[in-house]
Amino acid sequence: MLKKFFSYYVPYKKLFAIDFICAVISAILELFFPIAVNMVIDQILPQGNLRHIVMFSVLLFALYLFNTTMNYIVVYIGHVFGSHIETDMRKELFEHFQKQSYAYFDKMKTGDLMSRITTDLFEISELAHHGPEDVFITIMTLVGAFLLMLNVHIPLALMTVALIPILGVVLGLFSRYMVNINVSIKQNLGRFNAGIQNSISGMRVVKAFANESYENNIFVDLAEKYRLAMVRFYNSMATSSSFNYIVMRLINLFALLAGSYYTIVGELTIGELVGYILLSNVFIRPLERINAMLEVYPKGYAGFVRLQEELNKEPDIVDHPNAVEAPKFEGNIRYDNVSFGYNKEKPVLENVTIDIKAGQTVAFVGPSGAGKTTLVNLLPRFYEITSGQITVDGVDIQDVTMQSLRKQIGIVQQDVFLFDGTIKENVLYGRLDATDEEVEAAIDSAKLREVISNLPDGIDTQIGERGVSLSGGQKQRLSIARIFLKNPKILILDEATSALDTATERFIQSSLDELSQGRTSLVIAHRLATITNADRIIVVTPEGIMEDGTHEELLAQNNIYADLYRSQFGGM
Ligand SMILES: Nc1ncnc2c1ncn2[C@@H]1O[C@H](COP(=O)(O)OP(=O)(O)OP(=O)(O)O)[C@@H](O)[C@H]1O
Repeated sequence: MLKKFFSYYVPYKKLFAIDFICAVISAILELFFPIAVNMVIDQILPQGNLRHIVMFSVLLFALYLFNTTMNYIVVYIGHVFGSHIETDMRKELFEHFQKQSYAYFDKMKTGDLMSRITTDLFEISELAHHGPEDVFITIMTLVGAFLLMLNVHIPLALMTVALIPILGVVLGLFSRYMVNINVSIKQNLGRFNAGIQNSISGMRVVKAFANESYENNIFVDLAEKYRLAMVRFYNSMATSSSFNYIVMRLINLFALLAGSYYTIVGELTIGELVGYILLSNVFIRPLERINAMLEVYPKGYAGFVRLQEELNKEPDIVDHPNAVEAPKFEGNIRYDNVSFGYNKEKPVLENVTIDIKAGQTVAFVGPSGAGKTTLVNLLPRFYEITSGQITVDGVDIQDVTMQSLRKQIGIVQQDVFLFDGTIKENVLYGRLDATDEEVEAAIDSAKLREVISNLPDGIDTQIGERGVSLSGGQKQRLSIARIFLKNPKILILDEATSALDTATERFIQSSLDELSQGRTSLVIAHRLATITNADRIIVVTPEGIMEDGTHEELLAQNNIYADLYRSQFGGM
């Protein structure tokens, strides 16, 4: 863990070295001040020469100024260094998220992921830039001050430090306890963020059901759990800080008492006594630092443990080692004895075999929950099949890179996700390097022109989060424009028009028909009117594929499809 932690330092070793060296210089200068006071009282003051004292003070002032500069560098460069490490970890974590499969996002909660990539990382960076510096300076100051104290009076110094081991043991125990509390705070924060995200993104549903107070209760409960975890943390912090305080004051008091005794018996001068008391102050300052570390260290460490746990999760779907760039597809698709289940105990698809010729439009119909969406989601490898094989033009989809496979598949779903941005940016998402002319052509093909001409900023109109300012039909047209631009050889239309009214559906359907030209299309539909012209209709049921044929053939079979058709259109 430690090795991994320090590997993040390597690219910024120069910044770290500057920060570290300045912090060390600053700590050494702190050690010098008690000695200076000792010198003034014992050597310069008895001379009675004010000029010497003024000159000495000027020298001290110059040192203070120098130390101020050191402090500035430590605070500024230290944080710059920390921000680099934080950003590197953030990039790594985001890349890690991007590599994950659908199954990962099925399990994870957005709010939790957000808190991992924001708060956790900030706290790790605090640890990264304070940690080594604090540990080193604490040890150096403790040892330095102790040596100087020994130089003043050996028995006194030994007695003073005797109190330290007790403090060390107690702080060590506290530190472990606080790491555990912090892991629990982070879990609570993750749940808290996930709850807020859930509630805010579903605010329209909340309002529609007038369930504000219900949501409020959930929020208050989560917020309270988070607060209680923090209270436990602050309680232990306050205990350790108070304990620290009393030990520090004891050391001070002890230095004053025992030091006064040795002064009275003539073993110390007044200057040495004052210098010693100041030194004991320098000596206990690192203990204050340890106390501050007790806040930063457990938070950062707990965050780092969580980060590593996350980064160590291997994505469950990856490119095979020998995967190659997929050739340009013609669009012949074959599912060969394919089985799949979201969990091992409950298979959704078993031994499914389907052969689809390039250019065909194949519709999947059947009862809800039968596995139609699951079936088509296996083609772009959103989920990995448990057995069997899926090929496109005879090439196993597992032998090509996911990027090159997915670039040749276009998906239009019922639930359109649009990004906060302009219409143009959302269309461009289909192919980021497309020219303006290509974007315009895609807009025309998707019959989006009329929508745009009525918008204040045309193609540059902001559409809001998830395209909130567009109607359902307009959103769907935009999503179709995206696919026209992408121009894939294979199309998946998953209930693309189900959410629309009949007039809009007919309008969008004509775009989809145009989109399907020259491509292999897998269409999932509940409204059978939209698929009667399909080259083939496949009936998927929980028991598997039960029928496969044209509309007329399946009607003639007078079985499941015919029943479905009759239930939608009445008797025949
Ligand atoms: N991400 C998921 N994780 C776990 N189970 C899932 C997931 N998605 C679907 N399922 C389950 O898999 C089965 C098939 O679901 P699927 O969405 O493929 O059915 P469908 O035929 O497309 O249904 P519909 O017509 O209602 O969209 C269902 O039992 C469903 O509960």
